[in-house]
Order: sequence, then C-alpha cells, then structure tokens
Amino acid sequence: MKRDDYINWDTYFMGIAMLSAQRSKDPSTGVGACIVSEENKILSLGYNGMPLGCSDDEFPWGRDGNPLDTKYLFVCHAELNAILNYTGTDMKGARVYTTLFPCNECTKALIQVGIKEVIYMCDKYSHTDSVLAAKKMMDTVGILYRQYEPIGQDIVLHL
Ligand SMILES: Nc1nc(=O)n([C@H]2C[C@H](O)[C@@H](COP(=O)(O)O)O2)cc1CO
Ligand SMILES: [Zn+2]
Repeated sequence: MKRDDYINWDTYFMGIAMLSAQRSKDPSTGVGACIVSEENKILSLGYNGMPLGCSDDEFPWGRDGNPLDTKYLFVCHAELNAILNYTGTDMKGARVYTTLFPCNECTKALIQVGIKEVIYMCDKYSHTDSVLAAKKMMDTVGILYRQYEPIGQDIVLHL
C-alpha cells in the first residue's frame, strides 16, 4: 500500500517558495515565489534580491530615510524574478505560490504572462494601496487568489 503521509501539491510548492525565500539577503522580509503549470510542473522560481551586477554588499538594505538610501528603488521582487527567470515560452494558465501577496507592479507582470491563480502565505501589506491595486486588477481580470492553508505540521530539513 502507498504511503499516506505524503505532502499535497500546495504544501510542496509553498515549501519550495519558502526555501527560495531563504536565499534572500533582505534583512527584514525574504520572499520566495514558485510558478507552477497546470500539470503541476515547476516552471520557475525566484526570491527578492538586487538586480544582477548590483552588489548585495554595496546597495542599501535599509527601509527608511532618503529613498535612494533604501532598498525599495533597487530590489527586484520575488514574483518578478520568478517571471524573469523562466526560460520556457508559455506560462499561460499557470499559478504562482508566493510567501507574500504580490504588489501592484508584479501583478501587472503576472497578468501579462498569463498567470491565473495566486496562492499566498502572508498578506501583511493588505492595507496598502499597492496590494489594494493588485487585488483590483486580479478581480478585474479573473485571477483567483487564496491564502495557503497550513497542514499544521513542521517539515524539517536536516541540511
Ligand atoms: N510581494 C512582494 N514581493 C517581494 O519580493 N517584496 C520584497 C521587496 C523587499 O525586498 C521586501 C519587503 O521589504 P519590507 O518593506 O517588508 O522591509 O520584500 C515585497 C513584496 C510586497 O508586495
Ligand atoms: Zn512586487
């Protein structure tokens, strides 16, 4: 008889998004994203980080002060990186697992490449105009979004 304690697809892909977030250098919020086809094949992964060639050590990671001294004008979001890291040709109908609800800018890109569903872990910026705009666009174009349902179990990786 087959094992019955295997993880479901949502847990598998959100787990991979969470592992991807561990690659982020952002000291306050590491984000990971995993794009998955309708056939449950992983199409791409991403996490938030500075653009290629922009040193993690030289560019700012702060949140406050002069905008040019903060990360916000420079950092590439996990969801955008996942889109840009894709080397295939067709993401239509795919879904994205992300550890943090997408911003308005990533949402535009997710729409343009044909993402149809967003599964998110955290929505801590739900009150911001960015997320309200993202949800307005998703509602308009028919992208479904739902919060990941925890299985209530720790999965430990002994690395
Ligand atoms: N959906 C998102 N994906 C992301 O990759 N990010 C990134 C941008 C920053 O590097 C970090 C948020 O930093 P903070 O404001 O929580 O210190 O997460 C942020 C959001 C929020 O919309
Ligand atoms: Zn974004």
